Amino acid sequence: MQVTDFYVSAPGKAILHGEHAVVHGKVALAVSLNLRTYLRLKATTTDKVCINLPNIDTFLCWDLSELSQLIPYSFDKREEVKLLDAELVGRLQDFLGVTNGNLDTRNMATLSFLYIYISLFRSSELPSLTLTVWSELPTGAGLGSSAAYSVCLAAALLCASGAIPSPLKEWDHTARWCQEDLELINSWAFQGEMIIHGNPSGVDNAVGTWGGMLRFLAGKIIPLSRVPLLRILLTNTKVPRSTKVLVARVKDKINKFPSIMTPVLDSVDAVSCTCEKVLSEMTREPIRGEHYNTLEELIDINQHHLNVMGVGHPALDTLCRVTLTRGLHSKLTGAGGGGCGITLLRPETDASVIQTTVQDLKDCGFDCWETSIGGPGVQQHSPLSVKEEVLEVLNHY
Ligand SMILES: Nc1ncnc2c1ncn2[C@@H]1O[C@H](COP(=O)(O)OP(=O)(O)O)[C@@H](O)[C@H]1O
Ligand SMILES: C[C@@](O)(CCOP(=O)(O)O)CC(=O)O
Ligand SMILES: [Mg+2]
Repeated sequence: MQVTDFYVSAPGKAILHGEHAVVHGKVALAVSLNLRTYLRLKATTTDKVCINLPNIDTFLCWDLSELSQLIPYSFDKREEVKLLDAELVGRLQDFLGVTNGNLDTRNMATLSFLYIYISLFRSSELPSLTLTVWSELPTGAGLGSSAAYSVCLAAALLCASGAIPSPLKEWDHTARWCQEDLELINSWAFQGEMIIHGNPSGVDNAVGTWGGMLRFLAGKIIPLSRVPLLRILLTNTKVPRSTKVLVARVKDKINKFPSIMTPVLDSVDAVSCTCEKVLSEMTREPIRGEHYNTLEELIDINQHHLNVMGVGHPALDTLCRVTLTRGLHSKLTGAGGGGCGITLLRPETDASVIQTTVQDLKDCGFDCWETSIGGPGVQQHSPLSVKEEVLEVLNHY
């Protein structure tokens, strides 16, 4: 055990274009949000491992002796962390009483923690520790809370195991890891996402790890360093949904209608590529109304495609309709089926129009706020750099 008490955080994300299609090898454009998940890891001497997850009302403790029984016999030091260890997943599911792989919110979060914890420490002794996670992100709403959670778990547990160093120096408030360490964090976060999503593309954990805006294609991550400042309204319809279920639904549809769905996925790919081109133009030449007109048309096209994929929802239709009456264009973001949508704000959009739109959406029972994008990726914090209200929650347990 290298680190005794420390804090990490990772951002949520909004997908501009390419959700679902990205799972099937198409391009996605995603951006980090300034809403983060925070984790505190504390080394203890209780011979127990405890997790406190107040966002999902989950507080659990296990004896180390219980957990060490779960370490698979066939231990191999796995350099390749792209696949889940099926034996360990099976043992953990039995241990948690999960039947038919049916994972609810709590079980998903617990299973991904235990999986990463046991995998990282199984060659040495399992350490006693208490881990507390608190997020500013709505859980299960399309803003990548699962990835931010998995990235925090991976960073904290890799650090605690000594696989990566603690980057924070005495005089720092926040610090980030080097590229090689970030890649390791990202690959373990992907394992957490595999448990929560079933078949994730990896775009969400990449944004949680690196932050900023990026283009993602089949595991290849290209940071987009020159992007125009976009103003975005985020709306949470508050309709609950599960990414795992929606990703599986799209896969079934593709299997059932391959010749119909393949062109849809190709078209979404083209939407992402066209959007990337427009964004890049906007950094090289004076921004014109036409740029925004194109961005808006792309949003509308993609929203229709997502409806064709079967991941729309009447509440998301309401969002699109209400914002369009004010001349603003919206699409779902993330897995859809409810959850959140994004609305593009034009630079000339009057503050009063934004205000009335927000009020209209609130009147529909939605949460709605203007967000700033491009927050930093995973980082370690000194307690001083954690917001007081977050620190209070993390230190409460
Ligand atoms: N702060 C958190 N504490 C505990 N578990 C979390 C937290 N945030 C996310 N999770 C896990 O991630 C799941 C939500 O993931 P998902 O359905 O992919 O939605 P999204 O990633 O869009 O928020 C939750 O059910 C829970 O298991
Ligand atoms: C639908 C998908 O493209 C994004 C899911 O994002 P979220 O979990 O709804 O935040 C799935 C994925 O890329 O793994
Ligand atoms: Mg998710």
